[in-house]
Amino acid sequence: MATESFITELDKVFEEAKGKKPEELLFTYKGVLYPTTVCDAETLQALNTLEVRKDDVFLVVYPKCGTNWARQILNDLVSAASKNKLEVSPVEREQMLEFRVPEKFQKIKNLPSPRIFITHLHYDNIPKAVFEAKVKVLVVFRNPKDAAVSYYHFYNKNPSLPSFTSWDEFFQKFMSGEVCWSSYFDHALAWNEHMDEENIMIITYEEMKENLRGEVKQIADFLGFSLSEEMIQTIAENATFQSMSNKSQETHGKFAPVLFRKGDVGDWKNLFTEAQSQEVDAKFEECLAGTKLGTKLKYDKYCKY
Ligand SMILES: Nc1ncnc2c1ncn2[C@@H]1O[C@H](COP(=O)(O)OS(=O)(=O)O)[C@@H](OP(=O)(O)O)[C@H]1O
Repeated sequence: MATESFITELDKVFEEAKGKKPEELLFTYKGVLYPTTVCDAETLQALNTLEVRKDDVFLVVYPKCGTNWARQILNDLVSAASKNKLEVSPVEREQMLEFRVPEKFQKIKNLPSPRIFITHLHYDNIPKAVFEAKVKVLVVFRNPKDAAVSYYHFYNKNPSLPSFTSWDEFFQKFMSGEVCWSSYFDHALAWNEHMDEENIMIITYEEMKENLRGEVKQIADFLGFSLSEEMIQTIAENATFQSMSNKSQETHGKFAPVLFRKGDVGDWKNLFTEAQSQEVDAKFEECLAGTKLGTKLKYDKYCKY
């Protein structure tokens, strides 16, 4: 039932987008682009009034870096850790933080604990109360080249976003940060400053690809969940790209082929020119090389030929 209503919401977004002209699909709030089909200025402004609970869990991911992947893992972990105590399904305890939802703040107040908030917002735009209350924040990053390619395909497949006529055109927008939720590099720089805080855990898409079971276990430990090895294994098996994309029609309806594309590391090599690759290398060198997050991204392994 809960999944059905989630799919109904996604379908509505598709329908609403079809009736809009390209220039009506985006708006800017405090210098950042957002899609009009799911966000509005009123909701973004009202986020500052969010009443945070100590046991809330936040999942923060720059677009296309593994939001839906980590979302499923989190939901499964919460579900497993709360088994027998759960009266509602995981989907009924989660909320996309910045999305416009009817009666949003009333709905949020009524969500049972532990609530899961998912967001693409920049660190600075996440309500301060989240950090003051020291709730658990899981952050997922992905190498910038694959994130850019995934974002390009998403723009072109998703009716809620304007299409680009070429990869080259999108690449320039990605590099200048003129994409929804703004610059990848600004997001990474901001999180790099907070990597050592005990309530924050940063993982990468590539680490999840390398050792999914190990990452699921680390997330469980971070959340303070003590689960059997078998349970961790089952959650990891259900979170492979194969397994999630096989079920995606059920879980995401029409949005499935838009969200579950390739799920690979290194797809950037199919689109990047040598010059574009060097441009990202230079940007990475300028802002992230030698930083803790920069090192965690294993740039040389995943972003060099
Ligand atoms: N289980 C699993 N394993 C590996 N990869 C996965 C998985 N689930 C989703 N994906 C890939 O993640 C990309 C979508 O990222 P997001 O979920 O962050 O997209 S969104 O910002 O919420 O629209 C998108 O990447 P690309 O395939 O490169 O486009 C998805 O295919």
